[in-house]
Amino acid sequence: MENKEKQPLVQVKHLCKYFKVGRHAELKAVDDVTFDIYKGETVGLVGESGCGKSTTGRCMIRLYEPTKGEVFYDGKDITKLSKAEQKKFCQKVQMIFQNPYASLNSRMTVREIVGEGLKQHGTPKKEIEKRVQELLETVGLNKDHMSRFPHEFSGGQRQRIGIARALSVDPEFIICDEPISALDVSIQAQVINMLKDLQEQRGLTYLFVAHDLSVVKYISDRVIVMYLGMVVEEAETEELYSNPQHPYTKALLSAIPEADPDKAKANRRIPIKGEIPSPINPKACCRFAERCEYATERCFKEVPELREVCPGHKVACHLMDEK
Ligand SMILES: Nc1ncnc2c1ncn2[C@@H]1O[C@H](COP(=O)(O)OP(=O)(O)OP(=O)(O)O)[C@@H](O)[C@H]1O
Repeated sequence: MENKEKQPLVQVKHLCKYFKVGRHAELKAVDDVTFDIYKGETVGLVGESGCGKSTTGRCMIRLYEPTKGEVFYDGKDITKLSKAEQKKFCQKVQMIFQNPYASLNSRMTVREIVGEGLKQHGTPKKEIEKRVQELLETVGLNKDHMSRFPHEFSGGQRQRIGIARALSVDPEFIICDEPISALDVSIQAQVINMLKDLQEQRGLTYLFVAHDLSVVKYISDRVIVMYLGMVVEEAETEELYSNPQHPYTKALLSAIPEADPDKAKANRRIPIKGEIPSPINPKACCRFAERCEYATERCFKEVPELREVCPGHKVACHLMDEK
């Protein structure tokens, strides 16, 4: 069945998260972001550092309250859940964090870290012990190391502990917030492949937040590109990488290192001029305009709407009107 005929598992609608800075200024970390995620898929959320990826993820799990807009999970507004529904939501939706050093409590043993969620959900002690052992085996860790503390593990192993903790409550949807960017390159592929396998075995749905476009290409079914708090492009992975439309996406993709020297020669790297501007009190225009080599007068006056240019492929760029 095509995605369009199904009900999305997650719906993010006109989501805004503004942080007050000083007396009169607002930092628009996320500004009118809308997208859907369907059951069983992996959606990649990409963009340069500071474009609002993590803030979007945090709003989706209620670590941040949105300034405006809504997030629906399984058709329900996550800010309007009953106590029982809230408990279920906390179980069904989990997050894996970027920094496996900061995200694990250094005073807790692996047994306590991985078993915490199970304890909160009323699982008997004996059962917790067995489940923690199974979970450690699932993520490729030695079950005899349950009494050890996080500092006794390497970065990759700690991220595996974080993944075991997320899996412990049998989630449906996991927000993976840059899960491999703090790890050695040699370990990154192992963790990514493990996430892929777990998805297949457990029918998981992922939002995969990252700035590494090669990794996102490898793991995602669809990709959403953000720039300075807004979505500039969204498409199925193959379509996005082979037929990017937004000048920002084109520039980002042109910067991916190419292993094949012939292809590398043929691919022109598109430079992005200037620095990423401040998200504080941004002007009501295309946020990319001042760095875009194709910008016209209109781009400096009007916010482009995110519109479908062909089935499943959305772009927020005034240049699309001229095509
Ligand atoms: N709690 C906060 N208070 C004030 N500003 C914040 C807060 N959290 C994030 N920001 C700002 O919001 C913007 C978006 O940050 P966010 O972490 O969501 O971006 P990101 O794309 O995930 O970047 P990174 O890849 O570096 O984590 C940045 O300008 C950041 O400084």
